Amino acid sequence: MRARLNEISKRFGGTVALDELTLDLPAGSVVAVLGLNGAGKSTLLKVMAGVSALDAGTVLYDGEVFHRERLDLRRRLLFTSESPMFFPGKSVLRNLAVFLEVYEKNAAEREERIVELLQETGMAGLVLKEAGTLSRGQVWKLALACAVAVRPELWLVDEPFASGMDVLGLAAFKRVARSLADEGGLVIYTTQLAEMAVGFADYICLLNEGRVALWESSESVKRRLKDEGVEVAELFRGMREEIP
Ligand SMILES: Nc1ncnc2c1ncn2[C@@H]1O[C@H](COP(=O)(O)OP(=O)(O)OP(=O)(O)O)[C@@H](O)[C@H]1O
Repeated sequence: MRARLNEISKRFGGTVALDELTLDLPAGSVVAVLGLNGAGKSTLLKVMAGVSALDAGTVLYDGEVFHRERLDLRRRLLFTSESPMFFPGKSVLRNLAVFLEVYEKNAAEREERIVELLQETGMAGLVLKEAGTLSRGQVWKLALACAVAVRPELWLVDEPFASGMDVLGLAAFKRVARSLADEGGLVIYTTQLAEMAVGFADYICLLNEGRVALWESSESVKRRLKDEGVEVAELFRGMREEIP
């Protein structure tokens, strides 16, 4: 799925979180969104998920205007927030079943991939455990399993690398994100870890005060780092005005 953000704005009282932001996000890619605290990263994901309403501008998915009432478009995307949504009173397995139901996906078709993800992340033994008793990292692994169950065309993920997931979970996140992108999906995740972003993304999007300060392929960023011997932190400190 491709996305276009057309002069989108979002205010909270006197605070401008997104400021007439315009961006084209190509299908089949993983995009890392970086920016200082308060730059607008989480707000961007929330408005793209329909969790938060826009004040102005439009979000288009595959050319269609998105709004909260477009349930058909909402079923094509999955938002994994910093504290992923789950049903605490239900088992891990039942949580997965609810996601499959809500997204109207066929359980039989997804079974193998879900089991593979649960095994890969060390969650296979926890399927009957009440989700409310899981650790923070385990909740995130459940969220990864939900992503595998849903296989969204647009996956919005808030701070996966600050999730508390162990090496198994982080490797699984990367594998799932890459496989969704390989199938033409779009994965957008936020992070503060610039080195990680350059190592795992097709594009780097740097936000500054609710606007795009930099949009560049991570290959190109990598080249600049190699050729110019620039430190990653230094590169991101010099926020260039470069809006696609
Ligand atoms: N519900 C809210 N009410 C008031 N202000 C808000 C709300 N949500 C976000 N903001 C403000 O909007 C701006 C952008 O916030 P946002 O959470 O999108 O930033 P961020 O880039 O994700 O930050 P961080 O790196 O700290 O997570 C900030 O100035 C924040 O204080």
